[in-house]
Amino acid sequence: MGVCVSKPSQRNPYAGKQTEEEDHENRYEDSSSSQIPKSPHSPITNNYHREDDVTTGKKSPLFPFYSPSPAHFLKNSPASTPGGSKSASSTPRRFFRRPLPPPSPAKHIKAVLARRQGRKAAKAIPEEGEEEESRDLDKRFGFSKEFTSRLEVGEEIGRGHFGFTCSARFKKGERKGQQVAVKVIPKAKMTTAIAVEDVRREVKILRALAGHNNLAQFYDAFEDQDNVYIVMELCEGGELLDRILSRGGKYSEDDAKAVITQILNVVAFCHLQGVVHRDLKPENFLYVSKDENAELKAIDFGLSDFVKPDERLNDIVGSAYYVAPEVLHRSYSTEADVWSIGVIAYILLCGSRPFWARTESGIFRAVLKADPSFDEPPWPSLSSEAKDFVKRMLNKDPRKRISAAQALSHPWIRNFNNVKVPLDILIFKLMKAYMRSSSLRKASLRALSKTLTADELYYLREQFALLEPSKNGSITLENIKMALMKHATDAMKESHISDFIASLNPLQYRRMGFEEFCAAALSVHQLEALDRWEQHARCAYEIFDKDGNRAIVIEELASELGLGPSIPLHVVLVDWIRHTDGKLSFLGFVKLLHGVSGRTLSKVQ
Ligand SMILES: Nc1ncnc2c1ncn2[C@@H]1O[C@H](COP(=O)(O)OP(=O)(O)OP(=O)(O)O)[C@@H](O)[C@H]1O
Ligand SMILES: [Ca+2]
Ligand SMILES: [Ca+2]
Repeated sequence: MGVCVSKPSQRNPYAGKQTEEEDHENRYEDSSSSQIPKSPHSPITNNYHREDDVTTGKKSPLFPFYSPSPAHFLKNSPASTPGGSKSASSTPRRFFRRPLPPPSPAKHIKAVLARRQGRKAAKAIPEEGEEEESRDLDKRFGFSKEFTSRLEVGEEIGRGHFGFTCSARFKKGERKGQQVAVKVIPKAKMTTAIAVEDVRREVKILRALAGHNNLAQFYDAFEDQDNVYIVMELCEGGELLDRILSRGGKYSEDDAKAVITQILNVVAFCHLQGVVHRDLKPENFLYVSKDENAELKAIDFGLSDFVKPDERLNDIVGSAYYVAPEVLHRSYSTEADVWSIGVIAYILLCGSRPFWARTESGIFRAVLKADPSFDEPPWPSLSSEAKDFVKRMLNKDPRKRISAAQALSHPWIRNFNNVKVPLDILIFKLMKAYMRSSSLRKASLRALSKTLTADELYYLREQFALLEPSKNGSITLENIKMALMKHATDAMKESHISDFIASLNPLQYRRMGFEEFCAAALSVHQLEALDRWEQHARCAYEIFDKDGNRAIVIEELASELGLGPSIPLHVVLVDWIRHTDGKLSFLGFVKLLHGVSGRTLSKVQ
C-alpha cells in the first residue's frame, strides 16, 4: 500500500500582520491555497497537507484550539453588534487581501473533528479514562467478514480524515475481475460513539441510495478486527478540486454548467430521498475517468444524515468554506447543501471563494454577515443569469434560497444539455401548509399565483407534469404517491417520506387543477427575495381585493393566526384591516400570505 506523505504546513503568503488569534488559526489555511499546483496531473491528494495524517500518526496543531460553537465568535464580532449593518451589506475588506487566493482543500469544521474523534483529538494529552471509553465502544457492524477472501487490494489512491482509499479487484463472485475502490476506515480511529454511528450511517446511506448516475455506486461493506471496508465504484479521474486547480480556477459558463448540473442532479435526488449530504465540496466529487467529459460522481457520505421533511437538524457539520449560515445557527435541513453548491458555483465561475478568511472564526463571520462580491472581474463580464443563479443559491435565509430542483429549472441552466427537472420534495412541504390554511389564506395565495411570471411558472409546470401522468389537467393524492414510488429508494423509509405524504390526506377525495396547484406550491418566502416582490404583492392584492376580499371576521383571522382568547384581537390586528370598509389591508394581505403564526406575530408587535 502506498504511503501518503504530507507537506509541512507553510505560513500563508496572503497573510499580513496577524492578531494572536489569527496566528493560532492561520494553520487553517494550508499551503496549497496560495498557489496552484504546477502539474495538473499531480497525484490525488498527495500534494496537500491533511492535518491528521493516519500514516505518520501526526496530530494537527488545530486541535488544541477547538471551539465547540461559533457563538463566541459572534459575540465578539463587530458585525454582530447592534448597528453593525455596515458590515452586513458587503464583504468587509479586512476579510480579504486581494487578490483572493484560489481554492484549496477544505478542512472540516473543528467542532466536527473534535466531536467525532473525541476530546483526545482536541487536546494534546488524553485524559485518564478516555482509552477505556474508546475500548468499551461496540464496534461490531454486522458486515461480512470475508473481505480478504473476496477482494485483492491494490494501491492507495486517496486519503481523508476518517479513512484512506485503495484500488482493489474482486477475486470471485459475479463481479470477479472488476476493479473497485475500497474506503478503509480504521476502527482505532472510531474513538467516540458518534464516530461509530457515523460509519454505520455512511454505509446505510450508501446502501440505500442505489442507482443514481452521479453517485459512486456502492457494492458492499466488510469488516474485520481492525477496519471497516466500503467497496464502491472506482473513479479514476480524480477530484473535481484537482481539475479546478489545474485550470487556474476559472471555468467558462458552459463548462461550469456541465459541472453544476451533475452536482444538482445527484443532490436533488438525495433530497427527495430525505438525505442531506452536509459535506459538499469539490474534493467530494470525483470524475469516473481522466476523460475531459467524464461523468462526475458524488462520494463521501461520512457526514450525511437522514432528515424528515418537517425536521431541522442541529449539529454543526461540514467544511468551513462551504458551510451554510443556518448550520452555524444550528437549525437546518436540505437547503444547507444548496448553499454549498452555490459556493462551488461561485468558485467555478470566478476562481475565488466567496467567503474567505485566514481563520475558521473569520470564515464563519463572513458566511454569517458578508455578501460575496459580484462586482470584481470576471463577474461584470458574466451573464446576468449566471449571477442570479449563484445569488439565489447563496441567499442567507434558507426559506428564500432555491432548492436543488428549482436550480435545475433556473433560466441559466434549464436549456443546457437536456437538463431534466426532478421531482422536488419542497412542493409537498408547501402543499401541506396550503392544505392546512383557512379559505382566506388560500384565496390570497391564489391571487399571488396569478402574478407569477413565465420563469416562475416553468418550474411549477415541470413539477405538475411529473405528478400528472394521465395529462388530464388535474392531480390526485394517488398521483403524488405513484410519482414518489417511481423514484423511491430504501432511504425514503428512514426519512419517513410516506408518513409526511399522509398529511396531504385532505386531497384524498378531490382533484387539484394546475391553477390551484400553483397557489399551493408557490413559496411566498422565495418570491419575497426577488427584486420585483413589491410589484408582485401589489398586483396580487389588487386581484385579491376584486375577487376574494371581504369584510374580515376577526375571529376567523385570529384562528388562522393561532391567536388565543387572551390576546386583545382588535389591538393586535389593527394594521391588518382597512378602516374604510373593514376588509383586509395590503399589510394584512402580505402577512396573511406568509401565514404568520401567533407566536411570530406577538414577537413582531
Ligand atoms: N470511489 C472512489 N474512487 C476513487 N477514489 C476515491 C473513491 N472514494 C474515495 N476516493 C479517494 O479517497 C479520498 C478519501 O475518501 P473520503 O473523502 O470518502 O474519505 P474521508 O476520510 O471521509 O475524507 P474527509 O476527510 O474528506 O472526510 C477521496 O478524497 C478520494 O481521493
Ligand atoms: Ca472527503
Ligand atoms: Ca468524510
